[in-house]
Amino acid sequence: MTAALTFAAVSYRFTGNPTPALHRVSLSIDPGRRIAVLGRNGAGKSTLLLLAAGILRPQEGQIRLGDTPISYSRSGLRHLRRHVGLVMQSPDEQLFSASVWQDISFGPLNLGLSPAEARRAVHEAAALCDVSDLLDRPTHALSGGQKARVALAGVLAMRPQYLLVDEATSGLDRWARRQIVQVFDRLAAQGKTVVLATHDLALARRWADLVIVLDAGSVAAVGTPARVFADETLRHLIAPAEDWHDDW
Ligand SMILES: Nc1ncnc2c1ncn2[C@@H]1O[C@H](COP(=O)(O)OP(=O)(O)OP(=O)(O)O)[C@@H](O)[C@H]1O
Repeated sequence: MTAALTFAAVSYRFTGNPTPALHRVSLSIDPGRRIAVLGRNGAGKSTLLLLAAGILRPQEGQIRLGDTPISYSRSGLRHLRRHVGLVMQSPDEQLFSASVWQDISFGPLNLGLSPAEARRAVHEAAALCDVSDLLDRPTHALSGGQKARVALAGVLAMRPQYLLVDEATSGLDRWARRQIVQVFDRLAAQGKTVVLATHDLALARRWADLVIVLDAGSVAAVGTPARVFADETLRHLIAPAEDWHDDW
């Protein structure tokens, strides 16, 4: 059984910004869940994911994997990376190698896997993300949906138990969005924890089993999509009324 990822009264403020991006956030991300993190622009969704992945470090409070606080030493972060993978908002920020193969293999090789193990991990992740036929392609020649799935494969090749994804479906057409959601379904079926920070309300409603609502850096609610979406006050915190259409 994998350990929960727990935030205990975590605060973070960006340099030069007087308002904290997150303020005393406490929550537990339990293994095997499908979680959507919702909230308006600037609510703190990306900051939450960056902290969970160890890219930002709390200025107050603590983040734990199981009972163990995250260690920000080089080896501590390497350990965290084996458990928690983050896919950033724009695949272009994540893809930096010349070919898809190089890009997906970077993570596992960097973690110290042998070339043979890394090769296995690349094939496994590529199959999971439906990009096996793209492995020889240059990354710059991919479509938006392909880039998104290659970026996902690059993180999954490190075989994290937790997959955190920032705005997985933004800018994708309906077909590309379906394909990426299928990958999340496969991961969930494998018992992995998937955490999506998203403005895609239809995705949250149909796909998530738990919704975390952030409002101005604080947790406004944690609950099932049915409960959260039935609450007028929470709906208002998540998005303006005109965004509540279902374009699944
Ligand atoms: N690099 C930065 N420097 C200063 N302030 C920042 C920085 N990044 C984020 N912030 C601020 O931190 C707060 C939380 O931002 P964050 O990006 O986490 O929100 P978000 O919910 O992900 O928003 P969005 O939906 O627009 O992506 C906002 O007030 C934002 O302006």
